[in-house]
Amino acid sequence: MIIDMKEVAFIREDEYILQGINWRVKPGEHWGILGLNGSGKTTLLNIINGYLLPSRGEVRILDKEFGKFDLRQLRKSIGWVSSSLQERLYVRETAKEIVLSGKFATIGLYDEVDEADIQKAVMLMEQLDCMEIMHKPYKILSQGEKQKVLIARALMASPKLLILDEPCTGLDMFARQQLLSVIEKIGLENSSTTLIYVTHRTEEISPVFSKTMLLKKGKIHSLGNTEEVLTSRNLSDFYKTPVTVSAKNQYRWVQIV
Ligand SMILES: Nc1ncnc2c1ncn2[C@@H]1O[C@H](COP(=O)(O)OP(=O)(O)OP(=O)(O)O)[C@@H](O)[C@H]1O
Repeated sequence: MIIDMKEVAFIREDEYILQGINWRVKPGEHWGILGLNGSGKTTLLNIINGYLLPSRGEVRILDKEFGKFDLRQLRKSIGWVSSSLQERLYVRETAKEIVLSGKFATIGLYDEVDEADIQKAVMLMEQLDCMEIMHKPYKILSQGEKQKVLIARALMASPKLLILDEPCTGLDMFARQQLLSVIEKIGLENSSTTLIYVTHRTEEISPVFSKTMLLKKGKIHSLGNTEEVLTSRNLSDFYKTPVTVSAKNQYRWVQIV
């Protein structure tokens, strides 16, 4: 099992930030998590990475029970890409150096790399459509290019779980479409990496995400097969507003009725 949560709750200042989370992610599944601002998405991700401990419940990540193993070791098997990571790093390095540094899951390229690492980095950059920017300094890249480089960097460590936390924030519609299609490709081609895609927009949950969880006010509203979860009826209930869902190019767009 990749993720196994039972009755997980997270409480701060006498308030439930997460409550009654029962969630299992099996190998080979890719999940979308959809929730509005403040629904608890970031808290849930912090629990998966072991940055926060749940107040109640059981958490097993990659078949390891919380509190009984070395978290640093676990984090090497989990990639986490978020737009807030983008600006924290990398003043001088090129895109290629940043991808390579993912091997060590360190900020900066301090350790030795060998020919096989370089080949892997180039292969990933090809997969992510980054060949033209490989030798450019990271800091001059556009937001969409930076996101792709950070995804390639995360994949360098061959993670069992890759969390994509609102990766399309700040992208124009073309960059967004391009990023969504490379993410789709990664999901289809890297069968040993489970993807979790966190967003507040249904149209970003591309077909490769066969499972979806709707998170609302810290509770799971519904979860299951994406085509059964992202329906007009279920989303109208989720938003407490009548909406219709229309599918276009296999993406789902929501409109308020
Ligand atoms: N340590 C904390 N103490 C008190 N309240 C907290 C704490 N961490 C989170 N919260 C609250 O819990 C709620 C959920 O926060 P969280 O950041 O998990 O939501 P989110 O779904 O990621 O939101 P967004 O999409 O806006 O990033 C928010 O109302 C937030 O203010």
